[in-house]
Amino acid sequence: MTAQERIAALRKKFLEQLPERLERIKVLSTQLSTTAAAAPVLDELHRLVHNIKGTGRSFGFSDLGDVAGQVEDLVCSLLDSGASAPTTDCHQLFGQSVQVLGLHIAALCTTESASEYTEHEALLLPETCIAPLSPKETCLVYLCEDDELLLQQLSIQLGCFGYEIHTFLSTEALREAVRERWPDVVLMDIEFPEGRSAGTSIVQAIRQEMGKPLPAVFMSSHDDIQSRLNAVLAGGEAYFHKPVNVMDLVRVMDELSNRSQPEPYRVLIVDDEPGVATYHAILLQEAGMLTAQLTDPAQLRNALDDFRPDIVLMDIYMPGCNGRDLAKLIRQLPDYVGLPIVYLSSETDRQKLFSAMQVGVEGFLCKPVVPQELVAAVSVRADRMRILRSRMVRDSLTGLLNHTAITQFLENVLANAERQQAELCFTMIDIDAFKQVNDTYGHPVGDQVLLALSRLMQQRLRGSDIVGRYGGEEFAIILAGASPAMAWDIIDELRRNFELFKFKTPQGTFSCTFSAGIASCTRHTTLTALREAADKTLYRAKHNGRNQVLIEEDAP
Ligand SMILES: Nc1nc2c(ncn2[C@@H]2O[C@H](COP(=O)(O)OP(=O)(O)OP(=O)(O)O)[C@@H](O)[C@H]2O)c(=O)[nH]1
Repeated sequence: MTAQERIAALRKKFLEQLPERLERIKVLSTQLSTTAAAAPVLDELHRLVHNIKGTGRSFGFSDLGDVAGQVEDLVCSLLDSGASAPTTDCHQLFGQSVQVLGLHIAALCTTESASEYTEHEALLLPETCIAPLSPKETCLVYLCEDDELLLQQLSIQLGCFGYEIHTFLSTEALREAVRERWPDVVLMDIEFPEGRSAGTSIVQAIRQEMGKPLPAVFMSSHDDIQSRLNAVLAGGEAYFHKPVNVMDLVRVMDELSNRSQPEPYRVLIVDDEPGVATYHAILLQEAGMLTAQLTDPAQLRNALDDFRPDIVLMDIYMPGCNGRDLAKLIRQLPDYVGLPIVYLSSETDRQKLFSAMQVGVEGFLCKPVVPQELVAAVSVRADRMRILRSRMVRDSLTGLLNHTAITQFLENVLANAERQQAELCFTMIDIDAFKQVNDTYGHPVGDQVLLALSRLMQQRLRGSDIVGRYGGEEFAIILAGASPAMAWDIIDELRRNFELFKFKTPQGTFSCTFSAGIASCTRHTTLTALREAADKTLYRAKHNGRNQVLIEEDAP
């Protein structure tokens, strides 16, 4: 089924359910005149008409939304006045408005049942929002920097990440090269001998000369607002204050050159109206995102833990609790204090919105939301969440999981493996004689070796394998579902690849090796025991002469 057909089916279902909802509204409005405790009746009425308003508008029935909105206003005024039982006048007025709603629904069900979904294209995303771009194989980077040492160092480090790097010591040389061949990204220093802002000026000049924007990333030793503003005015996509963190550069350059294929954003939609939740889910899925829907707030904690969303879209009015309470609950869970929450509701009362936002909610989208706006609002927040999360769990030099994160992962996968009686191997890797590399070639060259091994591991290991930087020159790999023999094959191939790497430095060319120890969960069921076993096996591999991979049971 296409997205258009799925949305048409949801729309049809909503129409079919309207008479039933109307009946319930009528029953409740009769109860209003007889009951002494009007509050629970009014609460349910409010939810019913509020949902018809919001869902109706979301599915393109704006008149129905308006009529339901008028009934909602009446319910709200009764709720706000705290009336235990409405007066006869109030009740009459309310009855009339329900009647108008009934007439509207009857007319809509007759006229709309014959109409086709093609009339409702506004409910869909435009084509341009849908097609995900395919990642590029190579990426041509022009690196322009007048500090020759830094130029060389960055060039080697970025080279480890598979970029085709061309280096330029002057802005004029860069200009010439751009005329010859257009790059995917320009990585640009700002201050050159000809001026404090020569870098931004040249990018602007190239843009004007060539008539198209040059994807530029600036780096500078200046961190003042004027320098940053100049970079923005020159069309800079990012600005890094020196010393530059290579992993941050790589992340931005991968995005700019469309080389990275990021994991789809994960969006949790909490809404008691399954139809409208599914409609929003379809729009987000069409834009390449993963969605989970939750209609029962009681399942919220499980949904957060299992689905691990990057953002939560939340309705405000739900049975049993409201969005404000749920948002507050999320904020009180230490793991989710930073999780973006956005209300998606048809509430327009500013006072109520303000109160709902006060619990630490990032934003508000009004139903009916324009499809592109929904996608844009979700993407921008989910992206920021990803960056923040990545800073917390990733090592800043290599971009691999840090010690805390890999330990956490190991704990989870170990528990999973035990539950499912599955195999799992934990491997510790340590670069051989690394101190000597640092002592001979300097710390920056040592960093390049760490980067190269990290990159190799990311490229060669399976998506299901988890890699982390355990400490200085120590790495950890979790191979879920692998027997010790399978793990050995994988790690030993990595070892053979790594020793082929040639590191070129002004002091000469050298290569490096590593040693590894593998331990299996079939012998050790606790985190500590597994780690210790891998560590001891690694120590034996070192003791045995280095540049080798040992499985625990092989160890002499
Ligand atoms: N360049 C660089 N060096 C680091 C980093 N973290 C730790 N190191 C260095 O890694 C070296 C580790 O040395 P040792 O533990 O003595 O071991 P080794 O020289 O690798 O010898 P074996 O492990 O016995 O083969 C030390 O010199 C640390 O300074 C880092 O982030 N960058």
